[in-house]
Amino acid sequence: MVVILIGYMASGKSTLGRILAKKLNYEFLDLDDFIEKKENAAVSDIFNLKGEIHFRALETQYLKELLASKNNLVLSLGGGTPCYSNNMETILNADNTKSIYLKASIPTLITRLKNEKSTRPLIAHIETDDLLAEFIGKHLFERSQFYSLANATITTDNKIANDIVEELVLQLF
Ligand SMILES: Nc1ncnc2c1ncn2[C@@H]1O[C@H](COP(=O)(O)OP(=O)(O)O)[C@@H](O)[C@H]1O
Ligand SMILES: O=C(O)C1=C[C@@H](OP(=O)(O)O)[C@@H](O)[C@H](O)C1
Ligand SMILES: [Mg+2]
Repeated sequence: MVVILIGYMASGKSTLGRILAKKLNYEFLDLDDFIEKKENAAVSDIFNLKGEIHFRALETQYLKELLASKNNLVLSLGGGTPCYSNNMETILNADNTKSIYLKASIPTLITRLKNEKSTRPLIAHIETDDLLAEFIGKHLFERSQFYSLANATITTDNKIANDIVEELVLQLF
């Protein structure tokens, strides 16, 4: 099986995916890290030097490669991956794949992203907390239509990582 974790920036995809993979004894890959290795460049640099459209093309290309070649894998996507190039359709139609939406509330996302703006090029330039909150609210609303297509949804607010991973395992088997 390939387990795919989707959700907004800072919903916990990368952190929880790693723990889940250990628990299942599956391989773990983070799509952003995979792109960085393959392209020998940081995601921020790809955005800033080659543009978001180029990054989205890479995301789609590597997502398809991984879905076609891997098994017993936990794959954490980037927050935007399901929202471009029919990627959600690709994920839903892939054999032996289970997609899970890690749903976090806007206040939780704001709190986390205030401290982690610099590594995320879409929000790195937003100067005030009020503008960041406004951006996250609107952006999450636009993206929710894609995230909510996942095979299952787990709410993550006020839960510690290990408890969320326990819930993930219950959803899978
Ligand atoms: N359940 C949780 N409780 C508290 N903090 C969390 C939880 N899950 C993730 N985090 C923290 O939130 C931040 C974003 O997590 P990350 O895994 O990078 O999210 P994503 O890959 O979805 O962008 C990190 O600092 C991480 O430690
Ligand atoms: O939401 C997005 O469009 C993005 C999310 C990031 O991943 P995380 O969701 O792991 O932060 C990364 O792929 C890139 O900065 C774009
Ligand atoms: Mg991540």
